[in-house]
Amino acid sequence: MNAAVTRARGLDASDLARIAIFAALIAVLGLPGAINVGAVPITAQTLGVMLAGAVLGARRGALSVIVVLALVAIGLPLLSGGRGGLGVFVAPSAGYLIGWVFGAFVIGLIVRAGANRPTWWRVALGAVVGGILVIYLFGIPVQSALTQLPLGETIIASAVFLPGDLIKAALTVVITMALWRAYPRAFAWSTSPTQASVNAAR
Ligand SMILES: O=C(O)CCCC[C@@H]1SC[C@@H]2NC(=O)N[C@@H]21
Repeated sequence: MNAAVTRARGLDASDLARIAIFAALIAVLGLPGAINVGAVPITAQTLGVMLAGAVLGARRGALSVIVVLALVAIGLPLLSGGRGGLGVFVAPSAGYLIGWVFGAFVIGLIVRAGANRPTWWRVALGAVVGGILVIYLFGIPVQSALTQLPLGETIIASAVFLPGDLIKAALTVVITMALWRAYPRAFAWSTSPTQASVNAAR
């Protein structure tokens, strides 16, 4: 795709590179495998989803998740445990996968709202609302429908994800703020940060 076409769609070559890097990060976080606790696994990949939204912003963050899901759909084994193919989209964890897209989007919205640089509390709020609540909002009803476990029981069962997801949200804050200090240009959505604004985040 040439520069003129990507610019016309609002994405330049550096955006595409960022999206590809975060898609790769999400995929790499699947390599350690999953902890199987029932129909839906505990996976580190949600850390990548949270980071994509916080660093790339809503649209680009969601796009990086869509890239991963598209590659999974055509059969690449990029989900934890080396899973891929269309079957994962009709499995009990399918709703969570769709939730990743909206979760990354919401994190980006919250981190960016009214700000041109990340602050730790916005990243924390974004990670909890987008990276946990929004993803659960999509995931739990689909899990309930496909496992035929009543919604209330599925909600209770999904509490097993919370400790790990809260740790991932905390890691998202630490990594995002460290990246902002070390390499603010990574943040696709921030206006060219001055050293003063970087220092203010220290
Ligand atoms: O690999 C898949 O098929 C999707 C896994 C979805 C896992 C969900 S995302 C939210 C919650 N946190 C986890 O660690 N696991 C579940």
